[in-house]
Amino acid sequence: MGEQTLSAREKNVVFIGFMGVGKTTIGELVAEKLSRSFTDIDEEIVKEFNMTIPEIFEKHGEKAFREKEKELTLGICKEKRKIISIGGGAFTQKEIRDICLSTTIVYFLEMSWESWKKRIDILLESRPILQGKSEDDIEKLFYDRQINYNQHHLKYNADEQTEEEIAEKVIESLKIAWEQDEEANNK
Ligand SMILES: Nc1ncnc2c1ncn2[C@@H]1O[C@H](COP(=O)(O)OP(=O)(O)O)[C@@H](O)[C@H]1O
Ligand SMILES: O=C(O)C1=C[C@@H](OP(=O)(O)O)[C@@H](O)[C@H](O)C1
Ligand SMILES: [Mg+2]
Repeated sequence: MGEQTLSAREKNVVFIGFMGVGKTTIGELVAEKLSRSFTDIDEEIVKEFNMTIPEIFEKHGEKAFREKEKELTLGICKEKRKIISIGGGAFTQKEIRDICLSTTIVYFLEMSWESWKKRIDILLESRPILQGKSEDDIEKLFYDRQINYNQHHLKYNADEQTEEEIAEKVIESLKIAWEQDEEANNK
């Protein structure tokens, strides 16, 4: 028997985007509103190592973090109907991009650099990737990473809105995509 083809509604939804745009917050809120189960891959990595992300980077190195990120993301892509948030660096890994783009709905939470940079201060302590970098370095990383995020199925610009507003808009667009898929398949 061949691979089962899932309807858009049955597929997992995976949130991607730069560090701090709100993937974890919005993913959790969207899952709650849709009564779906939520997984944040970073939280799973933290549980597996039993240490914080800065500690993992310091004690085991970024490579070990990326390996675990890949293993857990590839594993969860076998499930369905889940809401998943992955870390902002996950889409730099080709295997993660490929599996997410081919089996899930990849949802890009976009943000302008101008809006994003207001968040630097609250992110620095918990995001080792930002540590020791100048604002110019971070701006370069921000724009370099957009190339990977441009591979997605749906996107929403999260500039200057409350978490609640963003989650509602995201759900609206997901429902439209699910309905379009159902109409196309009932033809
Ligand atoms: N719409 C929003 N408005 C204000 N602060 C937000 C919003 N969304 C997220 N945040 C805050 O920004 C920080 C990063 O959010 P988080 O969900 O961890 O992002 P990510 O998972 O993309 O790194 C958190 O402190 C969170 O509370
Ligand atoms: O962009 C990155 O390389 C990272 C993003 C973080 O996740 P968030 O995007 O949820 O902050 C976390 O995975 C780790 O600190 C590395
Ligand atoms: Mg997160």
